[in-house]
Amino acid sequence: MAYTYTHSTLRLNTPQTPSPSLSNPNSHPSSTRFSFKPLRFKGLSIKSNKRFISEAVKSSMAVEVEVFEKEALAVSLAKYVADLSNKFTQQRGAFTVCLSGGSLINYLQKLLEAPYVDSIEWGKWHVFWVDERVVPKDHEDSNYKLAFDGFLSKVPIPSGNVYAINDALSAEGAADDYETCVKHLVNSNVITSSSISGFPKFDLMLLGMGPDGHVASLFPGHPLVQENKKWVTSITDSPKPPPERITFTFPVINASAYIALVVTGSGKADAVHSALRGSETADKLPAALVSPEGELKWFLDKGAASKL
Ligand SMILES: O=C(O)[C@H](O)[C@@H](O)[C@H](O)[C@H](O)COP(=O)(O)O
Repeated sequence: MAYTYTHSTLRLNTPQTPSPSLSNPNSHPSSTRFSFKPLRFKGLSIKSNKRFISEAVKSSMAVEVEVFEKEALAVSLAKYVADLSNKFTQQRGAFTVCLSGGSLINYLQKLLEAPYVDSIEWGKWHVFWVDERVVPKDHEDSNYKLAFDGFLSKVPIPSGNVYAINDALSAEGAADDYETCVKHLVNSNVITSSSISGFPKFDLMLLGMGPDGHVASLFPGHPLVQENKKWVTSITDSPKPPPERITFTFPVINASAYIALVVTGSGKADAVHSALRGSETADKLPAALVSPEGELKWFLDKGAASKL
């Protein structure tokens, strides 16, 4: 397989071309890592470049962008998820993970293989959905069905730790019900709380992004993007079908300890560019509003990164 990318860790306050002179021999051989500080971000962490550690210390949010060759994205994502699973299961005996719909589930397939399938403490996972379509759980549009068929049915996560929506309810009812479920789990310390905002703090959110820059079911220009009180809300006019969905709100998304944004394909290159390099003053895409208390990492393929 031929690839032309070199390993680079760059500080990119203004658009630059990755420089081979900053090559980092410790990087993954099939990826290019950009750790940078677009102006709108509060800070950055560049783990592999000590010159910028002082900024990382001052920073409250770390952003990393890594561009992968095809197969390497899934390999790296599996290691990233497995490492966080180890960290949280050891620290507090539980790992709270939020899944998205769309192509994300396909990129988790390496977790079903050695060494991860046998080494991960699946019994300590608690699985949620960042957003869900309000359809029966056996419907082709269901994010639960997508995740169950492609991932959850293949690992020994206790069924009681998989928190699907109540598909017998309306969108509004399902959102309220899901919020109540999350509240119980916060009260029983399965989910932690943000000491900063008081919103539930999930260990890991795995997000996709649409070509329009939406994340979860938070779409550009939709009033739900501004929701700042509810934990879970409903939408009945989603521009992406099906129209009825529930979704975590931005305060919940941004309370997370870790967020991975997994985005592939050249059809998303404009939105990736806008989210990572867009102007401070223009209306931001939902993807540009992902700004967790903890660390954010973008996993991109070369198509999605082609306009950076
Ligand atoms: O239920 C949904 O529709 C998703 O949760 C949605 O937010 C998805 O993650 C993005 O649209 C990206 O989807 P793709 O990766 O398939 O483009």
